[in-house]
Amino acid sequence: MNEFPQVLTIAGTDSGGGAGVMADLKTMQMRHVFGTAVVVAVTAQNTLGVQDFMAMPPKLVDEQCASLATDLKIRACKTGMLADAEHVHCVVENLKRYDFGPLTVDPVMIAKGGAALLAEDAIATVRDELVPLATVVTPNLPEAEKLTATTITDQAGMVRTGHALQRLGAKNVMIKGGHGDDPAMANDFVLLADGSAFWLAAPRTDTVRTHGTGDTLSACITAELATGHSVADAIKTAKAYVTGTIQETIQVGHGHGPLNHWAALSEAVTVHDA
Ligand SMILES: Nc1ncnc2c1ncn2[C@@H]1O[C@H](COP(=O)(O)OP(=O)(O)O)[C@@H](O)[C@H]1O
Ligand SMILES: Cc1ncc(COP(=O)(O)OP(=O)(O)O)c(N)n1
Repeated sequence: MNEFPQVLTIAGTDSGGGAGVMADLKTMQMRHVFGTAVVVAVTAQNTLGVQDFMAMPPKLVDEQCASLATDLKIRACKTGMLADAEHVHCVVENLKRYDFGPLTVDPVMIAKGGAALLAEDAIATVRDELVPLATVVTPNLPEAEKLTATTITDQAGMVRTGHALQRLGAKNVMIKGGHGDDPAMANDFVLLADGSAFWLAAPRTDTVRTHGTGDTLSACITAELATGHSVADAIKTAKAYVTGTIQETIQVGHGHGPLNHWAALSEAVTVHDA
């Protein structure tokens, strides 16, 4: 019997089921890989926001990683909410200790409702210790600005910042344009390890139900890498998947609702040379 591809998310939970570990596992299931999770923090969260959170003792993060490494064969891994510098460092040590395959770093900082999911003084630890380990780093616009101490005002700024993130050590970079001000399009910039670059363009859906977009995208990249796809193809599939989950709306909760993880890949995404 062939070994079934096993993948890992190292992140925080979302009691509301829309983001974090919950979104990651739903995405992995839909992309036909076996999802596992190392929980770094537990949030009390719903579609209205993050009410509270607590980080796990670092020793328990170590133990979760050891449990997986001594039994499963993890083929690809992602990181999400890591809470503070101590936990970022702890995760980095585990990523160096064990072979969890290609790493997608979603440098989660602030939830859409405004709650800080990463302490401000941990941004430097993410930049200096975690980003250099990344096969792919997937910041949104504010995260890319914080990691590179720049301001992005247009597409040229996204390109410049992509190169700056590569200089920090990330092999491949995807800067997500969901927070951009184009009312018609949600365009992401991709810079690959070989220096080639492209844009992924999708129509912007006019909806408040975008909770967990970044998690879903990075979990899908992780799943695709685990099943042997190239970084470029993994990123394209992930964009098509997240676009579909936004377009095929479901009604859950009273605020920023979750995505529809049952959605099909959207055919509305186009690829353009950068
Ligand atoms: N309203 C929307 N319509 C279509 N695509 C969107 C929309 N909002 C975000 N996206 C896409 O979802 C993905 C996640 O982006 P973004 O929301 O910027 O990340 P994050 O959730 O980390 O803040 C990107 O591919 C982005 O272009
Ligand atoms: C536990 C947890 N992790 C990550 C996030 C942020 O998720 P994201 O995909 O960036 O979506 P929004 O928070 O922006 O809706 C989270 N909220 N909780």
